[in-house]
Amino acid sequence: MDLKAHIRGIPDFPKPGILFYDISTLLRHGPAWNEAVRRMADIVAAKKPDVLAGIESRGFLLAAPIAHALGIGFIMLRKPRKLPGAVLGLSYALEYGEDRIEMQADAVEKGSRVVILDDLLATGGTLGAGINLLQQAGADVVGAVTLIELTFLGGRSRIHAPFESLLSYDE
Ligand SMILES: O=P(O)(O)OC[C@H]1O[C@H](OP(=O)(O)OP(=O)(O)O)[C@H](O)[C@@H]1O
Ligand SMILES: Nc1ncnc2[nH]cnc12
Repeated sequence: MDLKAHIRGIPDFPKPGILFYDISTLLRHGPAWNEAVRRMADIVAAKKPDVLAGIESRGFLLAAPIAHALGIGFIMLRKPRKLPGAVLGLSYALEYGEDRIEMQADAVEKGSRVVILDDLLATGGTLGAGINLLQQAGADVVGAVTLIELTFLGGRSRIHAPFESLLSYDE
């Protein structure tokens, strides 16, 4: 199945000059969402993770079904002030703004094998911050996987873990 045929590019969203890769059309097509999850799950399974981490909010839509399919646990990396209890946090730059990501300080066991997932790699700020956060918490980040990679933004240079994406766009 051609998964790219289910992803549309919307110009000038959320700011002028940004071409937004919209996965809503993939998510609302059952067989396409299923195929994306299945193909990402194969990549993830090969890394033999103990647990998966997903990034709010579009990342959850891929990471949670993959964790469920593999029968392993799921950790939420969330936008600020959403998680109760002690949290670890990091701020980072986005392609179109600034954001912060947080996780619960006790979410991972020291040395556990974690694969982190998101829908899309752009500048790599989000995924890079997620990896740093998991490492601070004591995780062994054995992989980082996204559905989409915008190669022209060079985000891979900020990803200090073995990285794979299913689909890449060079413009
Ligand atoms: O590689 P980067 O430049 O960091 O950009 C990629 C991130 O940007 C988007 O999230 P967004 O903050 O728009 O939030 P959403 O998932 O809640 O829509 C996307 O889902 C990634 O998490
Ligand atoms: N161009 C883009 N399209 C969709 N999501 C994004 N997140 C960061 N950049 C993006």
